[in-house]
Amino acid sequence: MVLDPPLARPLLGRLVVIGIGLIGSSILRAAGARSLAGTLVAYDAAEAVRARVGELGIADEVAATPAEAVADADIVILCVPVGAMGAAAEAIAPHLKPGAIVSDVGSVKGAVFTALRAHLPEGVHIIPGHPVAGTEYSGPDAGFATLFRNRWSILTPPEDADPDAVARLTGLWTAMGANVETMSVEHHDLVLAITSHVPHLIAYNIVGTAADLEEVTQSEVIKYSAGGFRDFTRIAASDPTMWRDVFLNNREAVLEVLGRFTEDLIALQRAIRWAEGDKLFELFTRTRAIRRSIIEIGQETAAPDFGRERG
Ligand SMILES: NC(=O)C1=CN([C@@H]2O[C@H](COP(=O)(O)OP(=O)(O)OC[C@H]3O[C@@H](n4cnc5c(N)ncnc54)[C@H](O)[C@@H]3O)[C@@H](O)[C@H]2O)C=CC1
Ligand SMILES: O=C(O)C(=O)Cc1ccc(O)cc1
Repeated sequence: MVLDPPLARPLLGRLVVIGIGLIGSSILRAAGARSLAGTLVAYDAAEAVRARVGELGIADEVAATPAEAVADADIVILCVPVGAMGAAAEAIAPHLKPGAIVSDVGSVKGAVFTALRAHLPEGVHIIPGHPVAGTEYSGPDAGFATLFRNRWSILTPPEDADPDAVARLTGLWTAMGANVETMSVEHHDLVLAITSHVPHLIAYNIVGTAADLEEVTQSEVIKYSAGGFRDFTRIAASDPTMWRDVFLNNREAVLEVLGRFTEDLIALQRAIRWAEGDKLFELFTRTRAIRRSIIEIGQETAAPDFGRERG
């Protein structure tokens, strides 16, 4: 999968990325490959990450401080764990120019918007975002330029957001290959609880249960696991800090979805106990159709191919 060719003229002057892990480094690579910004600036709180970004050569400037990074920035994208968004916003707040756009890529939107609004000054456009694209890997080496291609990037601008600022940010994501959708923070957090957060929790749980069973029974649960369990182990290898923060910051929606999930699981348990084969067959037929319709519209994640798609 390839990106479109570089632009003849950049979309903006200084694009600043704070937090250069999987997502931050993918933004730098995508924006760099297509010459989307006059100057690409990177900052990370970890000195080792800053040094690695310098070695990788994926930014024009690696700033030593948040202040240096965001001086004269046109767009700043915070790519730190959800629980660190407030601290990252606080560190850049006094150094932003009026009219700058501050966005983020956090997997939760309500708590992040609250944290950004608490720290950022009037006159700065706050437009939260979330590219619904990723892998189970972390760090600056894990990113790749095509990560966002043909994937959704959700923006959750507040109702009074400046339409021009939203359009500029939309243009940046579109140029990185993403399809942009806007929605409210509440809607985002409920939808993502169902499609991403609870599925990750289920994966963490099933892998943990299997590991515990292995210890208890001395059986070889993990060794002889078939394909389905292997898929769960990929998801359960996702970054612990990131996912701890997701669950702590989207509690309400996750608990609501988990309540419903638990009810449905108990209904399945009953169907198995009472040998209600029709119930099982009906559900499995419905879910198979859902998977097939996802593939038809080209939205399946094709996760095992991520490594091969890096560019
Ligand atoms: N990993 C994934 O698949 C996806 C992650 N996201 C979101 O993107 C964000 C970043 O995730 P990843 O790139 O996977 O994380 P990562 O763990 O690969 O990178 C995070 C980076 O942020 C830095 N950092 C932490 N606190 C900081 C601070 N206060 N100031 C500056 N740098 C700081 C860390 O040193 C680290 O280099 C998270 O909010 C996550 O919810 C969104 C879509 C997909
Ligand atoms: O690796 C996977 O399958 C993912 O689900 C990646 C992912 C993780 C977190 C997000 O907020 C969005 C995408």
